[in-house]
Amino acid sequence: MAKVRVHELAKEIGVTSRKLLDVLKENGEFVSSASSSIEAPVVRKAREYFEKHPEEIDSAPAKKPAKKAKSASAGAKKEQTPAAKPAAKPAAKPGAAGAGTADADESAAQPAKPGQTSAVPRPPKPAQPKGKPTPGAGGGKQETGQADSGAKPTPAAKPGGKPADRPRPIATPGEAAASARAAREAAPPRPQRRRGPRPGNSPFASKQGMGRPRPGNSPFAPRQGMRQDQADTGRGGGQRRRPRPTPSMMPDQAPQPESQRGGRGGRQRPGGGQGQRPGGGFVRSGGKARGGSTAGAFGRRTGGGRRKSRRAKRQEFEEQQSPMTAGVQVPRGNGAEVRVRAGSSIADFAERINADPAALITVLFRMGEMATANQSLDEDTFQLLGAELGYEIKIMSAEDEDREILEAFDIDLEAERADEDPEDLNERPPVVTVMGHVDHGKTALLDAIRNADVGRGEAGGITQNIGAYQTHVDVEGERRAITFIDTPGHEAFTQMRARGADVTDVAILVVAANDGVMPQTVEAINHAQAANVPIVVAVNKIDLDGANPQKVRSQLTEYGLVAEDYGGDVAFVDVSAKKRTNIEDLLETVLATSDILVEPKANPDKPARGVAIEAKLEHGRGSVITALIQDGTLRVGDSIVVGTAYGRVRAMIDEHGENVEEAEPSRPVQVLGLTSIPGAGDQLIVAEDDRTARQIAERREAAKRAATLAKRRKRISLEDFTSAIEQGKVETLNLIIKGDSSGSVEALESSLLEIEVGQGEVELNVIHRGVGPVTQSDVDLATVDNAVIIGFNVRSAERVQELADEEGVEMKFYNVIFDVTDDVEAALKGKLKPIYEDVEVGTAEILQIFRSGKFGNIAGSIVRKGTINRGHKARVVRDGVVVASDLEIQSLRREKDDVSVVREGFECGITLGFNDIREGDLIETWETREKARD
Ligand SMILES: Nc1nc2c(ncn2[C@@H]2O[C@H](COP(=O)(O)OP(=O)(O)OP(=O)(O)O)[C@@H](O)[C@H]2O)c(=O)[nH]1
Repeated sequence: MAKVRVHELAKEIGVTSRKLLDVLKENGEFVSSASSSIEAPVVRKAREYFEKHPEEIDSAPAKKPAKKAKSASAGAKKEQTPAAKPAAKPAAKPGAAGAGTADADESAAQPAKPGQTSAVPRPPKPAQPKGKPTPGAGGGKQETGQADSGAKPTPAAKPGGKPADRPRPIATPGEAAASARAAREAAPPRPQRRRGPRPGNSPFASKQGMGRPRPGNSPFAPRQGMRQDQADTGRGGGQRRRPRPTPSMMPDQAPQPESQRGGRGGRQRPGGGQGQRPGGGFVRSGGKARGGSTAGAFGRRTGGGRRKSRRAKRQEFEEQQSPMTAGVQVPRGNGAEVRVRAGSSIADFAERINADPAALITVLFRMGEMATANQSLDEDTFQLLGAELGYEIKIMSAEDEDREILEAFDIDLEAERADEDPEDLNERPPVVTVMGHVDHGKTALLDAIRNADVGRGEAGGITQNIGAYQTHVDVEGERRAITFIDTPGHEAFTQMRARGADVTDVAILVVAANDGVMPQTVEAINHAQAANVPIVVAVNKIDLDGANPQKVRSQLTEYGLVAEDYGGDVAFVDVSAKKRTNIEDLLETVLATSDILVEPKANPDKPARGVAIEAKLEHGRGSVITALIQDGTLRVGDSIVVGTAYGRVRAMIDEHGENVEEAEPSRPVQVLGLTSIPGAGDQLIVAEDDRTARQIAERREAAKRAATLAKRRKRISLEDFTSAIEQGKVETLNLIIKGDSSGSVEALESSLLEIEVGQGEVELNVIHRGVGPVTQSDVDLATVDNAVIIGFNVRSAERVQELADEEGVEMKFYNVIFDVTDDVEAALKGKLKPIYEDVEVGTAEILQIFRSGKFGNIAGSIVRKGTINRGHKARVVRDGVVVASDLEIQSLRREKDDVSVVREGFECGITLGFNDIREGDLIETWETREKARD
């Protein structure tokens, strides 16, 4: 049967899509929207459900909850005590051990389930006395710390749950949510009839027929097959066996799922509930009905008996539509867009959606991905997680994120630009960058242009190299300015662009007329064209004999730069930077090009926006940046934020070394007053006040820190483990094992754990094991936890290999177990902390003492045994007694020459930094060497 979509089925049944979705969700099906397609068994069950409950058809359930919640709430309080009762029995039933398995939906409806209290995690056995429901079991979470999300009734719950068989209006998620809140403190026992899900598409349902534990990727379940089995068989036991990794990776309140999606099973550890919902069929939640309490179901506090506003209830209702059925409560997105920065972690995402990171870890875990809260997730994993929770996740670039930060302060630079009234725009000088091949005269040209301005008698001349300057040229009687960026070359140009600073309006391409087009000429053309910046070609060095400007023109046609005299539209000017020939022509041409192709304009009447083109710390002046104003006017006293730096403009200085009060568009100025040093290329923004500037800077700083953290990688390889150990960087070899079958993974892990590594100095720790190829999340984990990945009879996808290479994660692939154990053993043994021993190297006898004001007493000696080496440790022995130890051969001389070693039988001069030496003393030297291990 072909898959149908929710809305199609809803139409067919005669209910709203919303209603159908609610019913599906309540019954443990994971459908995110009306357009989701559902499997045939689910369709059948849905039909059956509505056949059995015709009264639900065409009802408008979503509107009920608030009201009912109230009554449920009230009821819940009253009926608090008995709450646990009915559930108690079920929990104790064989097979019902999973009562604690969380099912947010269900538990919402039936909060006070017994199993919550202390379901016993050994399925085949009846519940332990510990698991006995007690009054107030709804608060089971208090006892177990795991039942927050509530237990769901199991089939075993039936005996105690007869009342639930009675038909009762189904609880919508809203009702469930309301009930959950209502009954949080109370736990009226209203066992519901629950039928377990069929082995359909619920990855979290306990009984999916695939529950056999296997070495899945649950590091938390004590019984994942391998480990427990090993223990059972006595293999690899012993002190070296490390505990399974990181309970911290687990949400502390969420019970362990009994089975993983795809059948990865894991038995519960004591204290955690387990729920099983054998059989198929739909269940109704109905938790709100008749005092049915959902206490603790969502693990949220209700704030006591306080009444809530409709809005608050609505919010909770929305938040508590959990997509999970296994005890974690995650707000559903319902298609909402969430933007996360590339490299964000689960914790970041959780913050965005106001969820508990631990719950998200659980969700991911059940999807077969393992991650820690602070581990950065790749885009694919985010997308998967988003799809699961109903969010549309957009991975943001750093620029997007910055935009968002500014938006939070009502600054939207793009909108500002777009909304600019053309009337307010004034012409501004073009900003020009000089590019070209090395030695073609870029610097000389910039100097010539700068001096051309000086020649005009500009007050003071350009005395300061501030990274950019403005020069002026008379065009048709009008004195016009051009701004030059003083750092020539396309590298700087592109670096600025990479930082989001597109400041250049026109590029001057310098080509030496005697050299012609060279590789960097071509690069410069490409960079300028990539930035869509018009080019003016300055054919330089025309004063030279071998100059051939025409050849340059013809060469450049090949690169799309066709000179006007060749019928093209690119302006060429022949110049000599050295002789200052045609500089003015060049400037006029630049202006003309800018006027025609760029028409640079800006609105000077607004707070300044610009770019820091240079930034440095200057003694006595503090943070000094050269800002190029792009829009608006910067004034002394303005509160500014530049990248992660902020402050108030204390002073502005132009290229003539003069203080200026204002800087209009295209004006480069040195700006003093920032509290720290931003990066070159960082954007300058005038903020409303100091506080806003500081807050923006702080937000950026935090974002930057997060991004850096996400990128910070640790690496280790089997080969470099020795040095890592020596340097004290690591004491544990962390391994991630991926294999082709649970059996092989189990066997491999057990063999590895049997390796004898010595007196517990170096530890072997398998932090993750699983079946299947090495995935990106394995690499991420290895990156974060500094692990080596062992692939046994499996490979990795290409992208994963790339990522591993990028991150420096070592992946090793094997087909033979012994090869793995050999390598790991070698690594471990090599890795053992080295043993050092002192080895005698030589002895010298002092024959004569020379006194030197500069060096102290020099021992004129003869080497009696071995060698005397400069730098070796030494002691002085007099009459068989050590009179000084911990000395060092500070200097060693033969005749007048400094030497590093003197052999037996030779005389030498030794200084030890110890003056109390006497003739006849022995100088014994030794060295500390690493002792090889057997
Ligand atoms: N004859 C002559 N020599 C020039 C001219 N312009 C520059 N030079 C010389 O060419 C050499 C290189 O000039 P620079 O200005 O340093 O060249 P550049 O492109 O800035 O070089 P890099 O900074 O190394 O990329 C210097 O020795 C200049 O004196 C010119 O118009 N005529």
